[in-house]
Formats: sequence, structure tokens, C-alpha cells
Amino acid sequence: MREVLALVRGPRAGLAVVLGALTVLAGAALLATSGALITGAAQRPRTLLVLMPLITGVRLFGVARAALRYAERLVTHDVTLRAVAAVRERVLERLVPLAPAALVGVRGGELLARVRADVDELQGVVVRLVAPAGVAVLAGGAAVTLTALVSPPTAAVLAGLLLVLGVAVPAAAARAGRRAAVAAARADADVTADTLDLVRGLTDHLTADGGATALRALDGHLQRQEEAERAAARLAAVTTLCREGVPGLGLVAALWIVGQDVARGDTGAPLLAACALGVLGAFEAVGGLGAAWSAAGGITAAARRVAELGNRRPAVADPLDPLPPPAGSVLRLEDVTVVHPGAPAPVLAGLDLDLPAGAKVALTGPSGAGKSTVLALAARVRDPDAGRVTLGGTDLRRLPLDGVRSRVLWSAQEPQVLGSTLAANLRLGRQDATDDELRAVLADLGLGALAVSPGLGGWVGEGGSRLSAGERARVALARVLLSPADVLLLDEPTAHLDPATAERVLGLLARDPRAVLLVTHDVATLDDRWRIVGLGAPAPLSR
Ligand SMILES: Nc1ncnc2c1ncn2[C@@H]1O[C@H](COP(=O)(O)OP(=O)(O)OP(=O)(O)O)[C@@H](O)[C@H]1O
Repeated sequence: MREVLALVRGPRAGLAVVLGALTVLAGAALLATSGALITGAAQRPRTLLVLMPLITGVRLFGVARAALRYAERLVTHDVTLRAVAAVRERVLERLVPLAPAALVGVRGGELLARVRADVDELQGVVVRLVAPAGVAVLAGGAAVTLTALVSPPTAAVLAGLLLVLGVAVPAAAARAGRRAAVAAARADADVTADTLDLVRGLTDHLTADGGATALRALDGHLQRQEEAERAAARLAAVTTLCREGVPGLGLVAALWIVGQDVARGDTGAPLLAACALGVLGAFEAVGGLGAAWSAAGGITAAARRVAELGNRRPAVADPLDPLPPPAGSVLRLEDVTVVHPGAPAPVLAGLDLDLPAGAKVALTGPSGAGKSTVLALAARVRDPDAGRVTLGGTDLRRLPLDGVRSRVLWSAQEPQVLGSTLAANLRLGRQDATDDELRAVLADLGLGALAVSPGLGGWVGEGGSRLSAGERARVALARVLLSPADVLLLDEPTAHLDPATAERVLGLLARDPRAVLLVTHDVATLDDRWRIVGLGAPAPLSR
């Protein structure tokens, strides 16, 4: 929260508060001068000139109030938009280094909820929290001081009732509403996460039990959401009652106190009307505090969740004193051990692996043997728990991450195809690749037809849904072939391909002058250009 408040500090936020306070005071002054004017007119003065200052005051405060409100909204929204843009940028900046290794265990929908719903919630920090609090202090203080000039006892009553309406009532409501706000935020996040998971895995859910289990879980979250909303509505009704009732009490108190002065002849009736209506208007100073107190719970919870994401430590980080890029590109795993969190035994223990420049190595072994983990180490997506991984003789941990990623390219087991054009997907491999180069690589991979339909500028569907699984796999391969990296790491690149296409792809990779380390379960398709390294039990098969 401190971090979010720091974003709204500064002259603009101060200006928003001052304008808000002046708007409230102009409103109270408008009521006061109107009351005085009507009462003065009712006394039938001999000349209207007596009323001229009040007539001018009514006009002045009426116009000023509208102008000030407009300026206050303008400044407040400017501050809000700046703050939200800064928070969103910060969240994304923190998220990027976490992916992918440090985000294992975080649900995609939950992440989306944090980036979208929580950051949206934080946009209320100025409008619903900071500005109302500042306005209450400034305008409330000024109203009490001005009232004290006319009637100190009325000022004392006003101060007390402002505290009741601005502090006691909202604090009690906030305490009662905190649980509902947290429950609502949790239910919102669960609904978003489950809906996203349901949509993503629709086919699996439908084939399992027609989606009944997933819908039941979603129903549960929706019910919790509804209960939280009902509790919030009940609370809102009680606070509305107080919001309307307490200013009424202030009005009655002012009429009674100043009325006694009028009865004694110490003051005039116009001043009585001005004071009573001014007091009524002054309650607008704390009008936003009820919403501020109830918003505080949700905003604080959202800020805490966003901060928690920022406090996650990236699985890998840039070195403090990076070494210059090595000249050679031999990739070596030396006596490497990896223990996944919570795992009873290391997935890799004392593994040595050499990938000289231009070498073709195929990693094989049973499912869960740690083949993908080897690729993750080689691309420095994670670091070994013991041993080291070197590129050209330099420990990867001593090289800038960008430098490693530009030299070593990792194509994951389930590569992502973006819901964009074919060309945009291919250029993830190399941004400056020409259209001719894109067409050539597609032709090499047997995807020449895609260059015609949907065409390089054609949309490939959400997640590449307009392509077949084999086409998606080859689009990912095309990126790899276009990339300028020295070392290519591929996780089961032929998994979705028919035998003839798999052979064609392996041929292309074998002819590529760069070092290739691939994971495969299909050793039979590899010719003798490939060195095969087996991982895990049963005893490794080596050639
Ligand atoms: N982030 C992680 N946290 C905990 N355990 C993990 C993590 N990543 C992988 N594992 C575990 O480590 C083991 C090796 O996983 P890895 O993905 O490297 O296997 P693999 O040989 O590539 O398997 P497959 O052939 O099925 O793709 C598995 O038992 C897996 O459950």
C-alpha cells in the first residue's frame, strides 16, 4: 500500500485534494448565502441594495462550485490514469523475469486477475481513498473554523458530528465489511481463474464428465460472490441511513444553538439560516469517507496481492558483475544436480553433457527422467542446485541473461503460437527476416501451402487454432531455424509429425551448421549424424 500511495504523491495529487476541498466549501457557502438571502428577503428590507452582497455571493459560489468540481475531476482522473499506468508497467516489469520457472504453481487465471482486476481495483486509490481523506481533513477543518467565527458551540457540535460521520460510522462499517470485501476479491479471482481454466480445457472437461465438476466448482465461487455482495448491500443500507441522518442532526443542533442567540437578540435571522445551512453543506466534506473506508479493504487486498507477485524471486537473475560474451559456443553441463522443490530425490544427479559447436545430440529416456530439465538448464531458465553449465567455458550465471538467450534458443515442448498473423509468429525467431526468408523456411518444412492460405499476413487463430497440431509444431520449428542463435534446444520437435515429415525435419536440423540438442522418444528416426544420450533408468542407451 505504501508503494501505491507513493505513486499518487506529488503536486498533482495535492492539487486534486485542494480543488476537492474548495468545491465542498463553495457548496457549503452557496447553501449558507442562499439561506441568508431568502431569510433577508423575507424580512422585507427597505432597499434591495442591502441584499446585493448575498446575491453576488450566491452567483459567485454557484459558478465557482461547478467550475471547481470540473477542474477537480480533471486533475483527479489525470492522477489516477498516471498511477494506474505506472502500477501496470511495474507489475509487468516484475512478471517478465519470473516467467517461466518462478511462475510454476501460479494459475494463469489468477495471474490475469492480478494484472487486470487487482490493478483496476488500485485505480480507486486516488478517487476513492486519497482524495476523500484529504478533502475531509482540509474542508472539514475549514468549515469548523468558519463556523467557530459565528458560533463556537455550533462549531464544536459540527466537529463532533463530522468525526462521527467521517470516522466512527465508516470505521464500524469497514470493520464489518472487511470480511465481505476479502471474500468478494477471493471469489472474483477464483471465478476468473476457473472460467479461464474451463475455457482453455473445454475439450478435456467435456470428454471427462461433460464439464459437470468444473461447473459445480464455478457455481460454488459464484454463490460465494453473491453472498459477499449481499453482505455489502446490507452494510450499504445502514451506512446510507447514517449518511442522511447525521447531517440532519447537525442542522437541528445549529438551529437550536444559534436560534437561542437570535431569541436573545445577539444575532440576526439571516445569520441563523446561513449557519444552519452552512453546517448542512459542510457534511459534504466527509461524504466520500464512507466509500473510502469500505474501498480501503479491497484496495489494500489488491495491493497486497500485486506486491506478493513482485516479491517472488525470479528463478534466474542477471549477474551483478557480468563477464563479456565468450568467443566459443561449446555448451557443457558439468556434474550437474537438480532437486525440484518438494521432490524426494534429485531429478538429475552429477550429470555431465557436452555439446560442442555444430554437434547434434538427442536426449532420450523415460518420461520424467529430466530431459526437459536439461534443456531448461542449458537455456538458463533455471540454475542447477550443484555443478555448473557453461557456454564457451563461462558459467551461464556469470553472463547477462539477454546474452545467453540470444545465443541459446529453447523451443518448449508445447510451443505457443500467438493469435496473430503467420508472419508475426515466424518473426518471433528473427524480427528482421524478409518475406522471402519466411516463405523459404516454410517450404523447407513442408508448409509452403500456409504461405498461400492463410498467407503470411493471415490470422492463424487464437493459440494457432486454425492450424493443425503438426503445423503449429512446424511453425515453432520455423522460428528456431530463422533464429540467429548458436545453440538450438528443441523439446520433442517431431512429436506431432508423421514419420516422413519427422524425417524431413530431423534432416534439416542435422544439416544445420549450429549445435542442436533435442529431446525425443523416437530414437529410431535418428540417423548416425546424431549422438544419443540416454537419461534415467533403465540404463542409458548411448551411441
Ligand atoms: N517446476 C517443477 N517443480 C517440481 N517438479 C518438477 C518441476 N518440473 C519438473 N518436475 C519434475 O521433474 C521430473 C522431470 O521432469 P522433466 O519435465 O524434466 O521430465 P522429462 O524427461 O522431460 O519428461 P517427459 O518425457 O514426460 O517430457 C518430473 O518428475 C517432473 O514431475
